[in-house]
Amino acid sequence: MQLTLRQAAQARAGQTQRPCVAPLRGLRPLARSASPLQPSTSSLSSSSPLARAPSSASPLRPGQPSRNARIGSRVVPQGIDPLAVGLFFAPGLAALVYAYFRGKGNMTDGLSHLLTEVSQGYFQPDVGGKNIPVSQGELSDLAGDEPLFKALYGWFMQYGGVYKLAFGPKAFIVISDPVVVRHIMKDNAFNYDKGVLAEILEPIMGKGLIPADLETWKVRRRAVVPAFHRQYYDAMVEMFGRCTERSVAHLDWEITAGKGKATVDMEQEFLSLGLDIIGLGVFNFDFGSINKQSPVIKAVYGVLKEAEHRSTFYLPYWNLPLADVLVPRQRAFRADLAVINQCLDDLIRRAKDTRVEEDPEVLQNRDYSKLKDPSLLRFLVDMRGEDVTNKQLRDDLMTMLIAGHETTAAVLTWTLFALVQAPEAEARVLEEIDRVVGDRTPTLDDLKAMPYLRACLGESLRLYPQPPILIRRALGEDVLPGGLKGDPNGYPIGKGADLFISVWNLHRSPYLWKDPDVFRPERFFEANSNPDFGGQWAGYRPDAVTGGQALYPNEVASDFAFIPFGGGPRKCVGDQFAMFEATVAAAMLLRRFSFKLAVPVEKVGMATGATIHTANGLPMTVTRRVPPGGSPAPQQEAKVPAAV
Ligand code: HEM
Repeated sequence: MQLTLRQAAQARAGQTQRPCVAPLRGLRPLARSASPLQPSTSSLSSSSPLARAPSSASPLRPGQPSRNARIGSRVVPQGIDPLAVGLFFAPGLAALVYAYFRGKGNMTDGLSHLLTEVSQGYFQPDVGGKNIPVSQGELSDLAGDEPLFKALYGWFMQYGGVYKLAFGPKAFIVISDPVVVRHIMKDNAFNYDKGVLAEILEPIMGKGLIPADLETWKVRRRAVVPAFHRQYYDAMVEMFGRCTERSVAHLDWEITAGKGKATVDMEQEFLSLGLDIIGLGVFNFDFGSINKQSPVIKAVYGVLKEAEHRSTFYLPYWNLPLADVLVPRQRAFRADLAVINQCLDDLIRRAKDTRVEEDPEVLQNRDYSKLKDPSLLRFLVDMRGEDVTNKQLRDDLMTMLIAGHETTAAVLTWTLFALVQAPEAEARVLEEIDRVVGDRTPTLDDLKAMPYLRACLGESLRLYPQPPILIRRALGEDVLPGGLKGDPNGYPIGKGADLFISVWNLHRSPYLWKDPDVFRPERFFEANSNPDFGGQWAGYRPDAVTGGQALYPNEVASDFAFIPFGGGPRKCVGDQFAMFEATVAAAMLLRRFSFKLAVPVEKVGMATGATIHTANGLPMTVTRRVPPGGSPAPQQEAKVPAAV
């Protein structure tokens, strides 16, 4: 957690390339939760400050002084104190002494407190937020079974919708209030960039849309958005159906081999399906991962794993000289990246060799049913006036490959997980699928006719947002609104302030949702509001979904209480792609197969990286389904088709 002196000096000098210290520490892989569907604050580890908080501590009392609130208002001394320098050379001893005097007897937390209290202000630029309630994290909380996003929920209940979380010398402002989120994502969106996330992702995604600087982002966003148009979606929905047929054939094959039933890790199945779909949709490359392994697939998983590792590691050791030569996992990462880059470069070269330059409107009106290559890459290369470099195209493709793969697979994983535990919802959704689609491959019109299935997918994203935390860094001064029961004058923050937007907290907030931990898709058909916001939050309005342009519940209908795809100018460009994909796959698989959890619910667990995935896979017992009054859906050929 500690900064080196050089990093500290840089930070004090206000350099933007500040060190990436433990920002995503809580997005740890392999942290497990015992109650995946309905986690509650009571599941916080006993070492958590919340667990020790007096039971009378009521939610949303932002004025309530925290045991560390005084840090925020302390006069900050300038310059590097020799004492602090000395402590860097004897942190263990100092931590022990400190822990002893605080009666904590825990060296890690002692070190954390020590660094917080000694170095806060020495090594941090002044990022304001002095009147924000402060909660101090314990390193031991993060090392325990609890992922950080769940711990953030506990502190939200204690400190309110805007609070500061101090870990060691670093502080993050945690936002769980829709009024404040709307301000950051929409009203003053360009005052924020992706901060530490961009630093982590830049070596992988280069100047792709997620980590890109503002200038590059503006140009690329303008180019990429028109590529997602009506004809493209029609072609994609067909392709989703063809790819899902492979999964159907694969499950059929497993069931036949298992003489009528099979145990299948459905999370892995969805990951393979998601990879095949994103490869075809973005650059017309068939990974064929449901049926085979290949060096490119191996490399993609390797790079995804490294992205996750980097987002959860304290120190950016990979930036050290020779780290990519000396550290085996960094060597492997370089090799994986080279394999993917080679594959993408070949695809880009081929697309450029066959370029037919056209205006975007002409490209959008091509007959997609006759196109051999309907991919985004084709569109981006053919667009008139877009003489984009190969490197930029590669960054765009890599970004969409990573952003669109695990996320969509996770939606399917958690939807299935939730549905098999909610018999009424499952029966209702099956009735809808049988009635609307039957054994056909769904079309875009079918998706429009299945509101309950769409609500189930939305509900899964509410309970398991991907990712559970969004990251921002202030590019200039701002005043955050106080939000529900916060400071009516707002919270002034300075350049460099790091923010966590807790999507998990928003989506499970008892101030925004009834029975927030319960899987209840019907909620998206009911209006909802909270007068305590004094009119600042417009509530959830179902007519803005069904009567408006949107098919799925979103940030507009919920006034930023439901933000599975973000909102404002940085909103996900692939939201419709992902939701159509998930709807097609869910309809086809639920229609043909019956699923039952093959392990006790608590064995599934939760692990987080960039997304929330299961800790141990999603083993399901799969059998062929007999629809009411019908015979089993026609069995697919056991031989899996090689190409779509
Ligand atoms: C269920 C699946 C998905 C989820 C939950 C999801 C979620 C998100 C979220 C929350 C953001 C905003 C991040 C922020 O504000 O910091 C985002 C951005 C983005 N997503 Fe997605 N996404 C999904 C699928 C996809 C797909 C399929 C693609 C591409 C085909 C994609 C491409 C992108 C890109 C390029 C951005 C950056 C947009 C920008 O900054 O301009 N995503 N996504």
